[in-house]
Amino acid sequence: MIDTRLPLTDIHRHLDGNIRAQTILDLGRQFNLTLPANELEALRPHVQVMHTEPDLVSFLQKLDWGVKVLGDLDACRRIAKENVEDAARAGLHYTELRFSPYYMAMNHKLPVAGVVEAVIEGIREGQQHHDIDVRLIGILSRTFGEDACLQELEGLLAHRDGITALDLAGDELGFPGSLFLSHFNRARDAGWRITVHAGEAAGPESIWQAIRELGAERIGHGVKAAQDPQLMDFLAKHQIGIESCLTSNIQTSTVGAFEHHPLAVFLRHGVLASINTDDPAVQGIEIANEYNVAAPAAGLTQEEIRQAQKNGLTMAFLTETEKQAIRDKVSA
Ligand SMILES: O=c1[nH]cnc2c1ncn2[C@@H]1O[C@H](CO)[C@@H](O)[C@H]1O
Ligand SMILES: [Zn+2]
Repeated sequence: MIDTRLPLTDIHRHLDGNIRAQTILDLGRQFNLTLPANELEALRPHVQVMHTEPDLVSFLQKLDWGVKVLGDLDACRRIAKENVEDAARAGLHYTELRFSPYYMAMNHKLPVAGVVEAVIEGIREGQQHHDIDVRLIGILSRTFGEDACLQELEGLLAHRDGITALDLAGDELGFPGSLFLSHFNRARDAGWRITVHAGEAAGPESIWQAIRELGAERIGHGVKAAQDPQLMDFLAKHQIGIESCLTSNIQTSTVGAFEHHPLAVFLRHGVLASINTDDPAVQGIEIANEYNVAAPAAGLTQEEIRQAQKNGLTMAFLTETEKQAIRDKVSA
């Protein structure tokens, strides 16, 4: 259960994996696109995971219709604004929304830097109507290769002050982190924080690589860390946070069943791990489900769930003063 006296955070939430099905219909109509269905319930199986997918790449295909309808920069602004509304309605006090501007831009050949600017504006508009703290994480979509990621990085750097951190997402098995060393060197030079999707489709070596070579301070998913005792000790000792996404890991077949998920093992080992959604609209879940259904199913006790909730803000890419201001606001 969620402890209502503590800040509720979601620090692993893809903005472009959380486009409302109704908005996909609206934008499809607006831009005269042929969608696989013209009615909400018929569209749903094309844009939402209905059953467990066989692997990560199959899961990721469910995000594709959401970005195919982004016909102009106003559409990007709209979905960013709606993401703030959705996060506030989900009861979040703080969220880090991540997005891949190249992935959002590619179908309609939008300017990548323009997409970044539109997302920043949409977030700002959303925050005018909702009392929620939001930071943005830029994603390099590894699936499209090093050159596309370079364009993506340039687009993000054009608006570097509106971006807090850099992430690497997409096909982890097909595109290892070692391809992106120079990208992440530049990100660190820009003063950004670093988180990397690692140990989801690939093994613990991918997590070591993200930490040692890309400079990751946090790891997205990190499921495979549980296979490597030295890595578990390292994560705990250096307080490298694991952004766990329980339902996502089931839906991608990364973990066979909730009871086998390593989140409880992480917490019992002193690893800083938190509970997050990943791609809420695509998954058909929200943060409450992860706390109330998924976490107990993964064997966490109520005290462990509370610890994971606290860890969310501890792991946030904020200063200590900013974190304390959020704690004070919630407990007031
Ligand atoms: O669970 C995940 N693992 C790896 N990559 C992901 C996941 N969810 C979304 N993306 C990737 O993030 C970008 C959009 O934000 C896309 O590259 C999408 O494939
Ligand atoms: Zn993710």
